[in-house]
Amino acid sequence: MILAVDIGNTNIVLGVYRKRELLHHFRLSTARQSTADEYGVLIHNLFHMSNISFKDVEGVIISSVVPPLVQVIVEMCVRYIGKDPLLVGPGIKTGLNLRYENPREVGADRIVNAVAAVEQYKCPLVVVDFGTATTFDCIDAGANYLGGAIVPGLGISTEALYQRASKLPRIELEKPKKVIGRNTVHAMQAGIIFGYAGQVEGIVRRIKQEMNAPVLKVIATGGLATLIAGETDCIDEVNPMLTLEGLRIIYDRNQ
Ligand SMILES: Nc1ncnc2c1ncn2[C@@H]1O[C@H](COP(=O)(O)OP(=O)(O)OP(=O)(O)O)[C@@H](O)[C@H]1O
Ligand SMILES: CC(C)(CO)[C@@H](O)C(=O)NCCC(=O)O
Ligand SMILES: [K+]
Repeated sequence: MILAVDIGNTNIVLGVYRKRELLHHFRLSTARQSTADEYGVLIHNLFHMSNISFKDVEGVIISSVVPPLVQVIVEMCVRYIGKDPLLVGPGIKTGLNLRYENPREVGADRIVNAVAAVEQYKCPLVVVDFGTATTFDCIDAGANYLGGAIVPGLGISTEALYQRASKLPRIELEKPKKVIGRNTVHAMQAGIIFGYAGQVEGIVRRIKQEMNAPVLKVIATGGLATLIAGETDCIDEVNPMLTLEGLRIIYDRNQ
C-alpha cells in the first residue's frame, strides 16, 4: 500500500492506495500547532478503525502548500510509519513541462492536480480546485502547464462578509431558491453562490480566448466543486479525488 498526503491550508487529505485502487481516504483539519506525535496518533487511529496497519505502507508521498507542516508530517512518517516520504517539489519527476516564470513558486497541489488531469482526460484542459483558495490551472494541447488564476475561496469570501460587516451573519453555503434574496441570509447565499458561478464562467471564457482553445475540457475538484458545478455549464466534470490520484501517479513515476 502507499499513503498519499495532501497538506492544504484548511484540510490534510490522506489516501491509501493498493496499486491504482483508492482503498480509504481521510480528512483532517490543518492544525499548524499540532505535533508529529499528535498527527501520528490521529492517523494511527484512523488506520486502526479501517483495519489497516502502518506495517503495510510501502511508501509515502506528500504535497504541501503549508511549509511549517512539512517537517511535522515528514517526522510523523519516519517515526511511526518507518518510511522516508517523497515530497512533491524540485527534483521530482511529474511529466509536466512547467511554464511558470519560477516553477518553484507554483503550489504543489496545483501541479499534482494538473498531473492527474493530464493522465485522465484529453488536453487542452483547465482544472478548477475549490479549496481555501480557488485555483485555475491551464494545460495546453502539448501537456504544458501554463499557469492560471488564484481567487479567494468560497469559505474565505463568506467569512470575509461576516468578519467585516457588523450586521452580516455567518451563513451556511447553501444554494438559495432565488437570486433576489428577501432576507439577509438568502441575499448573502445568492451573492456568494451565483456570483461565484459567474466568476468561474468569466475566468474560463477568458482562458479559452487566451489559449485560443474553443474546445477545452474543464475539470473541477475540491469540497465545494459540486455546489458550483450545479450552477454553471462551464464545468464538464467533477472529480473529487483528483489530487490524491495525482499523488499516486507521481509516486509511481518516481519509483
Ligand atoms: N458548507 C460550508 N459552509 C461554509 N464554508 C464551507 C463549507 N464547506 C467548506 N467550506 C469552506 O470552504 C473552504 C474550502 O473547503 P474544502 O473542504 O473544499 O477545502 P480543501 O479542498 O480541503 O482546501 P485546502 O486543500 O485548501 O485545504 C474552506 O475554507 C472551508 O472551511
Ligand atoms: C493557491 C494555493 C493556496 C491553493 O491551495 C496553493 O496552491 C499555493 O499556496 N500556491 C502558491 C502560489 C502559486 O501557486 O502561484
Ligand atoms: K485542495
